[in-house]
Amino acid sequence: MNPVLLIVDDEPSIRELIGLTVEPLGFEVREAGTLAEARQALAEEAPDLILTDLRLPDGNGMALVEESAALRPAPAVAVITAYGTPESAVEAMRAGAYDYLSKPIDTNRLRALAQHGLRLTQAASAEPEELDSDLVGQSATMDAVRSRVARVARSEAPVLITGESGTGKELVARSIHKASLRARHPFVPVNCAAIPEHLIESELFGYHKGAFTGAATNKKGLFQEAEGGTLFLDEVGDLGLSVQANLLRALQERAIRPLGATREIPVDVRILAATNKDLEEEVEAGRFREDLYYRLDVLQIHLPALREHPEDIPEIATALLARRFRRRDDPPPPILSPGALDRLRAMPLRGNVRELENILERAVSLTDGDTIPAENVQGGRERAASEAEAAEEAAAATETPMGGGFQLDHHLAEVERGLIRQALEATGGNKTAAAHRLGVSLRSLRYRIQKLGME
Ligand SMILES: Nc1ncnc2c1ncn2[C@@H]1O[C@H](COP(=O)(O)OP(=O)(O)OP(=O)(O)O)[C@@H](O)[C@H]1O
Repeated sequence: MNPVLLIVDDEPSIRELIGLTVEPLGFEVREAGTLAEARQALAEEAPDLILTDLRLPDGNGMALVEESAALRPAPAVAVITAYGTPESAVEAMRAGAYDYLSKPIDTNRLRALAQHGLRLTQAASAEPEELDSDLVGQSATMDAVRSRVARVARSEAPVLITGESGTGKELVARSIHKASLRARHPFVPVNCAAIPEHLIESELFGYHKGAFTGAATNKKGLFQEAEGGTLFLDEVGDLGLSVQANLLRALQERAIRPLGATREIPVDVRILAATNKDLEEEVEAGRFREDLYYRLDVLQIHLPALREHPEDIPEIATALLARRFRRRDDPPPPILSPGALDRLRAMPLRGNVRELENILERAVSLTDGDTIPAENVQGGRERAASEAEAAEEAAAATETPMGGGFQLDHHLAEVERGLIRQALEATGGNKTAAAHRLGVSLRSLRYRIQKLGME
């Protein structure tokens, strides 16, 4: 059976253009010129896809967006907006439309949008799948985050992910991508705060040969790298005002212009953005464009701080340990003793899951057996104290009478040998773990072992 597309528009010429474009794709087309006719059509037959104008003679097409969400199976709905009315597109996507098409209609976009919509409807009517995500935690809060991820994955609209540093914003962005129809295409994360301001334009949009001194060839930007997939703008609040203007244009036009290029290049990329700043405040202070904020903040996901769902700490900690020891030749991950868990729960963990990860990392490097004891779980203060103690011990160990025949290099080599031997013994000869304990890279440890003739 062919998929059915219902076109709702009062202009016969638009209905005709849409029909002519989608029929060759295999759609059967039904037409409605008013809201009343659309409701009638919906009562007679459930379409797979609805494409509706917002301004209809007897009302607003938004009503159809809302009503069709209640249908089972729910058809995917996209809206047609008049030129230059971004607000209506944003409103419709907030109400549940998966995408929008602006007039004048670009038939290539229309084809892609229709096919995407059909796949969404088909995916929704298939057996509901478990969300494939690394987001762990059985609390009601984390449950809500996961169902929100599954919901927004069905849309093409930008999502603004907010939450304190280390709460899992990037993980959420990856999960949205994985659960979306874009999953087979690239997920490209960009940390906007880490790229110097003068480079960010060329990083995002690319450049053409000769655009500036040193531009010897054409270079694709991250937008193009993400073609068909998702671009994740982390720390979006740190973007400078000039690149914000170009980003806004890219979002509106779905096209980018590489530096030095004369023409725009269409891009099919979904934008996800994250921030730990209050963007509303940034807008008020004049550091963030209000129109861009409005465009990025179509759908939202807020991540709670870890202290707001402490009941998830044991499960998240266990998952983090399992992740660290997941390679085939890894030993099984150590278990947290009850005392270690109590200690974790009692910590403020202001750096959220990332801080938990760091604490566990250190606990693992301090632990020899298969259970992590409480004393190896060290927050900032304990860590500083034990590091100071270690430094003192090291200093004491090097207190050597000097004079008669003393050679500094020889002595240091002995100390180094001793420390490496200790680390290797403590880790059962595992060089990776030993390197970690010593705070050097594996390469550097191998080099030192060789240099000191320890093999
Ligand atoms: N609910 C969770 N379950 C399992 N792992 C998690 C969870 N939340 C976060 N993590 C892990 O914690 C670490 C930090 O998460 P992530 O990088 O996504 O945070 P972020 O909010 O983007 O941080 P930042 O603001 O510093 O960029 C990652 O290793 C991530 O996989």
